[in-house]
Amino acid sequence: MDTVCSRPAHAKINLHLAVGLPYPDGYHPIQSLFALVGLSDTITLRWKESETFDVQVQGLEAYCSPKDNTLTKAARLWHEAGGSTLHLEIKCDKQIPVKAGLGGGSSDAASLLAMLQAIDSKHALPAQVLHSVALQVGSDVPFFLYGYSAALVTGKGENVAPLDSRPMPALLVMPTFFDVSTSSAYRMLDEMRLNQENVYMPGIQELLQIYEKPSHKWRGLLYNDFQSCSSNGAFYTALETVAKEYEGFFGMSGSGACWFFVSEDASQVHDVHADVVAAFGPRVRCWITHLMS
Ligand SMILES: C[C@@](CO)(OP(=O)(O)O)[C@H](O)COP(=O)(O)OP(=O)(O)OC[C@H]1O[C@@H](n2ccc(N)nc2=O)[C@H](O)[C@@H]1O
Ligand SMILES: Nc1ncnc2c1ncn2[C@@H]1O[C@H](COP(=O)(O)OP(=O)(O)O)[C@@H](O)[C@H]1O
Repeated sequence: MDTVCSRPAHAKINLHLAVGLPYPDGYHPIQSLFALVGLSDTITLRWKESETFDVQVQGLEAYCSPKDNTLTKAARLWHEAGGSTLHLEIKCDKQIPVKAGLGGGSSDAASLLAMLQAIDSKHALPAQVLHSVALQVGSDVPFFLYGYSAALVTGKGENVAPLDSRPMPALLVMPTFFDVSTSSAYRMLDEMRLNQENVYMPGIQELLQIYEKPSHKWRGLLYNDFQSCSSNGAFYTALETVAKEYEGFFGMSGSGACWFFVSEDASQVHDVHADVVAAFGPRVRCWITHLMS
């Protein structure tokens, strides 16, 4: 008989994202403040006992081939590491915009891994093996797997240290006329820094002290290295012209394309939202959400 369970997969924003020069394998060291937001996909898992392992995924056909979606990848790697032979039918109700820098694909994978660990305890992976499976699916997956509302993430994404959450209202703004591929964003950053021998990053203690301040004081202190090399800089400048009149913090999330505004004061978030809708109309999709506690 089939058994079913379901679980949300929340998006994240990067309140701060400093990127170093590439490691020899081409990946980059990051220093990032991650925060979970309320916007989420829903992953539904139906499973039954079987003699062989099998996985089918619905809901991601519009975005990538079945073998390339993060749910299939996560399920296969989990099976290879632990030997489970379940038959899995997975449905993703996609709400998080794709190629947005909100980590939707990574969060979907982490949510599935957490469910698989719970439903088949006989084949559940030890923590270290699970961490390595998560990292093979994607650099952001360990953050989502730990389930912290906020974290300092370093290395390629494998070092995840929990932070006190800073729950507050948030506005997400996604352009409808462009999106961003993570690998090309890293490539563009490298091209811009071809002759650079090192890259500035704040010290960790300094960063954590900044994070404790009210959000409007993050301005000019927290930043995103990808924003400086975005080929759509004019779009973010136009958003910032609107946002800087209000009390809060704003920036691009991850490698883009989504932009956010956060403030302890909900009225500031609503006012920025109204101004953005008036100025950008159908060129953006907006969500009013919150940084999670
Ligand atoms: C930039 C960040 C910031 O949170 O997120 P997004 O904007 O994608 O959400 C992450 O570093 C993205 O993590 P993720 O999206 O999981 O990346 P992966 O699938 O592992 O890698 C996609 C590609 O990005 C590059 N990559 C990724 C992570 C990293 N630390 N260095 C890299 O150079 C590699 O070229 C890799 O081929
Ligand atoms: N579960 C998934 N959800 C969204 N995109 C996925 C998923 N699995 C694979 N992808 C592929 O990964 C790419 C980027 O994924 P996404 O997580 O939305 O972006 P980002 O890295 O900007 O946070 C998409 O172009 C899509 O082809």
